[in-house]
Amino acid sequence: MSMGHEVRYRVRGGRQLHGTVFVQGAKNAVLPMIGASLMASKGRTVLRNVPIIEDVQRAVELARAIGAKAELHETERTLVIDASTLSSPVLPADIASRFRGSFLFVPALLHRLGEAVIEGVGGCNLGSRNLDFHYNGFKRMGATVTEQVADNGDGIIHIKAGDLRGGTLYCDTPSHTGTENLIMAAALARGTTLIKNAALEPEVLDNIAILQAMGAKISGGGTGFVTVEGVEELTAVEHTVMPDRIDAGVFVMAAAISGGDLNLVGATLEHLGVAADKLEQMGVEFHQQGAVLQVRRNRTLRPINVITDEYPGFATDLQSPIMALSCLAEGPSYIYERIFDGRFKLAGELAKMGADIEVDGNRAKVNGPRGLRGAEVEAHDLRCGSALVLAGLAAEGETTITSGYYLDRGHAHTAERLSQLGADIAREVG
Ligand SMILES: CC(=O)N[C@H]1[C@@H](OP(=O)(O)OP(=O)(O)OC[C@H]2O[C@@H](n3ccc(=O)[nH]c3=O)[C@H](O)[C@@H]2O)O[C@H](CO)[C@@H](O)[C@@H]1O
Ligand SMILES: C=C(OP(=O)(O)O)C(=O)O
Repeated sequence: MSMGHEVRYRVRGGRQLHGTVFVQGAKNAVLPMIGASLMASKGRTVLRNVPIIEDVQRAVELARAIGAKAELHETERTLVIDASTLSSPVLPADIASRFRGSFLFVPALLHRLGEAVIEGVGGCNLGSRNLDFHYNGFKRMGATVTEQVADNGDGIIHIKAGDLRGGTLYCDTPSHTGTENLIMAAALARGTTLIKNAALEPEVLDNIAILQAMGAKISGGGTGFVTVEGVEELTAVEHTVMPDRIDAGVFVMAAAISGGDLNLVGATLEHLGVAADKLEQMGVEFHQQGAVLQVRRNRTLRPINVITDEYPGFATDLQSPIMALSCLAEGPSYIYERIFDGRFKLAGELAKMGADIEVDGNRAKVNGPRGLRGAEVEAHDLRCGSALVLAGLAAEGETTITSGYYLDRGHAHTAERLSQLGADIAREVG
């Protein structure tokens, strides 16, 4: 664990990548599943294909902080959770503020302990990242939400559940964790809940699947209208986490930016949504060979226009990586970030490497092709880190990426997996 120490990645570019890479379990699926497992009042949940990433380490610490027993078996990539002894409704700032997934523990606290005290919520700094859809939904179900100011000036949110009952809830925009939280809150509430404008992401469907296996009565997943019939209790189950489509997308772009060819085990082309089509337009070739997805670049890269959108649109988490890839394209690429209002910090870091990117609000123009050169750059958030690693793979010379903890939040064993493919990359802590 690298908390409190500086994590750096050093990448020497110019090598084509070849070989087989194993796509990790999905960060954005396992985190809500840990939240769901805390709703089981007896028995132990077993989660398989768990990504060994920092966010999972924090989630284990947070589960223990509220009284659950959690064992992460790293070599087995298996997490065992016994939530029968929950004892504290407090999500402490020193853990909860380090990852976004902490907020997915709220429904379990409301149902199991009648309240939740949120000392902080973390996650990438991508602009406003509001939580009003979550709070409004909890209030519509009968909860009360109050905010106090702690001695250090931080806001502490106190949610008292009362007797949660079903109702008609909605997300103004199809929020990923908003949908997951409202479904989990509805699963044990009295009566029927309808959630309108629910997110369609595969991770949301995977979380619905584990909840259904636990005994929840949920229908409409993937339709935008989710109906939940509240039940008395949920039981602990075993579930295998789906592959991480963002991890897969980053390795697809590693093949594209390095000019190599890779075999991805665990990638699902469908889960890449529009991003697969955009990458094909740039000159990436996909060959689904049974359960293995072969990826290579078959020509110089064409420029591209990208608009990020909820699934199956172009995933915002792949926007930073494709910005790095676009630096090599033969002409100007245009990126319109519609999901987050602050996801372009990468542009300044790529400029240090020789990129020419014009940013105007939520729109960026990437002038390519530009030869990238190694530099010292900073990962401002998780996918900024992924993108800088990609840029380093193509750059001339050595790139040093500081604040590497951000990358480790969401990608497992990055240096090991890339080194096995021929990259010259090292992770340093100190
Ligand atoms: C742990 C996890 O699953 N994180 C993912 C989740 O984040 P997260 O669930 O936070 O993303 P959302 O889909 O909720 O947020 C997208 C946009 O909706 C806005 N919004 C969201 C909730 C709300 O109550 N009010 C509101 O205004 C946010 O400010 C943001 O601009 O989905 C994002 C979009 O796919 C991904 O980048 C994150 O990796
Ligand atoms: C924004 C991201 O994660 P989180 O919501 O966990 O901060 C991400 O995965 O790019």
